[in-house]
Amino acid sequence: MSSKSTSANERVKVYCRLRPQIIQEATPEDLEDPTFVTGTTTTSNGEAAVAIPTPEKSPRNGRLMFRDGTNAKEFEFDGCFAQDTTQAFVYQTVASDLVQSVLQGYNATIMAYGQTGSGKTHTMMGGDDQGIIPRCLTDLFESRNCTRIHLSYVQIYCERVFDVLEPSTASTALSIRENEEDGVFVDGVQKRLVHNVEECLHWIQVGNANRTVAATKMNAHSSRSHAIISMHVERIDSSQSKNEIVQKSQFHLVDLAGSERVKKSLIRGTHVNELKAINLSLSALGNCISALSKQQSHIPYRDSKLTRLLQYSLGGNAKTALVLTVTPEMTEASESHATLQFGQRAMQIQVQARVNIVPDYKRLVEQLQAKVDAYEDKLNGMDIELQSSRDQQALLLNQLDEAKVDTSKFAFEVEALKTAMQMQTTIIHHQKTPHDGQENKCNDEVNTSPSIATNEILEQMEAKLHELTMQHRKELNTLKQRFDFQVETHKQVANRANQEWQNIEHELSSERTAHLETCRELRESKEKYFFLESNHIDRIAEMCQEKKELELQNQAQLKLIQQLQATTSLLELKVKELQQGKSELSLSIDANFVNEMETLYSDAITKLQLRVESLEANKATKAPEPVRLPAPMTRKDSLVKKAVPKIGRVMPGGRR
Ligand SMILES: Nc1ncnc2c1ncn2[C@@H]1O[C@H](COP(=O)(O)OP(=O)(O)OP(=O)(O)O)[C@@H](O)[C@H]1O
Repeated sequence: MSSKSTSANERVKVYCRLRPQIIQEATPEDLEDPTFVTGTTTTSNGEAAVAIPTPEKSPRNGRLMFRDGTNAKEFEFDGCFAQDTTQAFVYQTVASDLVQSVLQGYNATIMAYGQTGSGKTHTMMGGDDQGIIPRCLTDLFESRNCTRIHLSYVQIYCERVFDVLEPSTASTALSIRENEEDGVFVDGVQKRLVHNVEECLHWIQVGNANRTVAATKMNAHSSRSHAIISMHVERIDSSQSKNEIVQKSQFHLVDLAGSERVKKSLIRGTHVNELKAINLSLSALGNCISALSKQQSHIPYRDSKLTRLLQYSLGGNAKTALVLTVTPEMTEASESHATLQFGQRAMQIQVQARVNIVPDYKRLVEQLQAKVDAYEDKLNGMDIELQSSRDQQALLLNQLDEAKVDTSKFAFEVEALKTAMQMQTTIIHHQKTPHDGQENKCNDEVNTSPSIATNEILEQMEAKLHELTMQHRKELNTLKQRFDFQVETHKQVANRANQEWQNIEHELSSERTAHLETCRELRESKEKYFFLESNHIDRIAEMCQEKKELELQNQAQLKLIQQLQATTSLLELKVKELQQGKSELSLSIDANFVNEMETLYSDAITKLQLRVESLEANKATKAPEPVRLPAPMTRKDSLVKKAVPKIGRVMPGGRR
């Protein structure tokens, strides 16, 4: 894509919006106060860190007053919006011109920057009362003419870029790349073709649902990531049957995550890392803005994903508007001050927005060819004209030569007549001179009359000759004048034709150079395209090969897994069988053991019982002794039970 044509050198436009005091920040006294409404300019104690003077107090637009208890400072921006400014007014001031620029082929970016909870999302998205983004979309679709629009939506979360429109890749970080045609872009991001505002809002909602937000002390729905909604606008030349793209522009709508101090936000755990990443990228943004405002040679765009992605919006080929959002709260004065200083630096950044024209080489070549053909036709026509005037000139020269010949002929005739006349005069003179007296006498009478007659004739002839000579000279003069005039005219025509020929040749040579240049560019683009295509094909082939190999590996792995699963189930069966065998074995061991023990000790028990009985019999025969109750059977059991474990413990392989 070329962007040779019209460029607009301007700077980043900076606006500041003051958020109204909101219920969350209100003191208990405020809440008890029936007159308290959102939108009050001051806090309950009457002090505001940021205040925008009313037009009566400050007729100059774009000024605001900052104070933090000890210091007071005035800031000036391209526009300042007080708490009661409507969303419609903010849109009209900040964005409506940019939408038109985008439709004319310029790139544009609108960013909201400010402390967390200061109203960035409210300004960019809004709620029931729509913010900048939905209003931009409405205007874009209302005024578009022969355009094709795609929408993409990414978030930068913890220094990683995610496509929030593609749930399957929502957890996969994307890379940022750069090329001549698209500038800096997110590689592999999904671009949805959109035909109306509703479709756009649908995709934005889908993206919002996948976006990372959290409740912090400062904001119940705080954005934990930077959100970048991009509209890719392509203007189509419908006059072409193929509907060629003739202009391409990008419109980035950026809702930055808000800066916040960890201590102040009262957040813990993973949210601390989120916050660190946010603060890191915002400070990288601040560094870039600072370097740009000082026109340093190195701008640290690569220090964060955010600055890398916004590289062209910051001092590049884009018209950029920055909306600073601040709160009136005195407790947030230092954050508001930092925001205002950030904006002040951003105001010094120059941008070079250009209309991004996609050259239609084919059409260009056709146009040039048509021009060359027309010139060639014209040249041919002039060639013919020149040739005919040359022919005419040659004809005239011929005529002139003929006339010269005639003149010399006449001159010769005149000369001949003169000679004849001289001869005649000489003869007459001789006749007049007397040779002898007689002869003279005789001839006197005879010769006097012829001499008079000859003289008369001669005089008449001389007069006639003179008249003829004069007339001829006159005719010759006229003829010569006419010829001279014609020759002069033809010379002029020839000169003019030569001049025109040279002009056309000059024009043609510059056209030819441009034509050749275009052809060279076309050839280069084609070569580049073929090179990319062949690379692409190679890469696809490689990937197919890799895929095949992976599939084979996968199949082998699957086989292995299946084999392992079969082995596992066999082993499990075996284990079950073994366990069953084991429990059966242990039951039979137990039963055997008890039986053995019973047989082992049954003699001893019988003996003991006999002994007890004999002792009891003795006792009955002897003196009466205190009655002894027979030992309960349980005792025997308990003895057995006591004995068993003891024996069990000493028996090799016994049960524990
Ligand atoms: N100009 C305003 N008028 C009315 N309410 C506002 C205005 N600005 C912000 N708010 C309200 O303030 C609260 C915080 O605003 P918002 O979520 O836009 O802040 P934020 O800067 O985007 O915060 P974070 O960076 O944490 O995402 C919201 O409830 C929002 O409706």
